[in-house]
Amino acid sequence: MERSARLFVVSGPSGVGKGTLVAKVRDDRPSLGLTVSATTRPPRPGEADGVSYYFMDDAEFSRRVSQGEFLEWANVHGHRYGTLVSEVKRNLSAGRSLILEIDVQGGLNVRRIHPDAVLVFIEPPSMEELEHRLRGRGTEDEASIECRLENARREMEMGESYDVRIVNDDLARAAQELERTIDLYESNGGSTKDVSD
Ligand SMILES: Nc1nc2c(ncn2[C@@H]2O[C@H](COP(=O)(O)OP(=O)(O)O)[C@@H](O)[C@H]2O)c(=O)[nH]1
Ligand SMILES: Nc1ncnc2c1ncn2[C@@H]1O[C@H](COP(=O)(O)OP(=O)(O)O)[C@@H](O)[C@H]1O
Repeated sequence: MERSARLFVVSGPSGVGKGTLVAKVRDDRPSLGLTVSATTRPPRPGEADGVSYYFMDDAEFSRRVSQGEFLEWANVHGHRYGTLVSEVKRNLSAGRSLILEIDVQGGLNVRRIHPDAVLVFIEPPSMEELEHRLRGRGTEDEASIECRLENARREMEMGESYDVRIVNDDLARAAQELERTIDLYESNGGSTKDVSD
């Protein structure tokens, strides 16, 4: 069957399991591209520069904003995060579909630039389970956890305008649903135009 490369956006509240889900889907489909975003958030233990994110200070981030290096960027949980045009180009020019794991503001901005992008929102089974996962991950201090939970409700509301919603209850099931979504949109036509257009 004819397939076309598509741009997928994956968003959802902090701790819902976006990173875990996307990593699982990429294990099954190594050809799927994933961009590395830039951020002013400090690295967590074990996060390497250029792998999880390109970590940079505010001045460097501002310099890149003014040089037009970002496809989109947003303030999330008190730090700036942005998708580099170069990262998107690198993947789409290789003719492969790409996942942007970005927040809801970024997702809606990408939709304005690429109307054929597919926006996928990951929902928690419940707010209690979301808090449980966020605390269980053990990467955030209390203030950062509170901030993320406070933002979660607004993100869930904004996620209502996404094309597809997937509940991350059982990881294997949710990953299967995400893979089916990718298959469906890749095979029903409508190529994602190159960002250089
Ligand atoms: N708009 C935008 N959001 C991003 C980008 N990269 C990451 N994010 C989002 O920033 C938020 C915080 O990410 P992170 O600090 O890794 O924390 P986590 O969500 O708790 O794992 C998440 O919603 C990410 O999806 C980006 O390039 N642009
Ligand atoms: N379906 C699931 N069931 C139970 N725990 C999960 C599930 N998906 C992810 N987790 C766990 O929840 C925590 C947050 O996941 P993570 O991928 O870091 O979230 P996000 O990237 O959305 O912030 C991690 O400890 C992860 O192992």
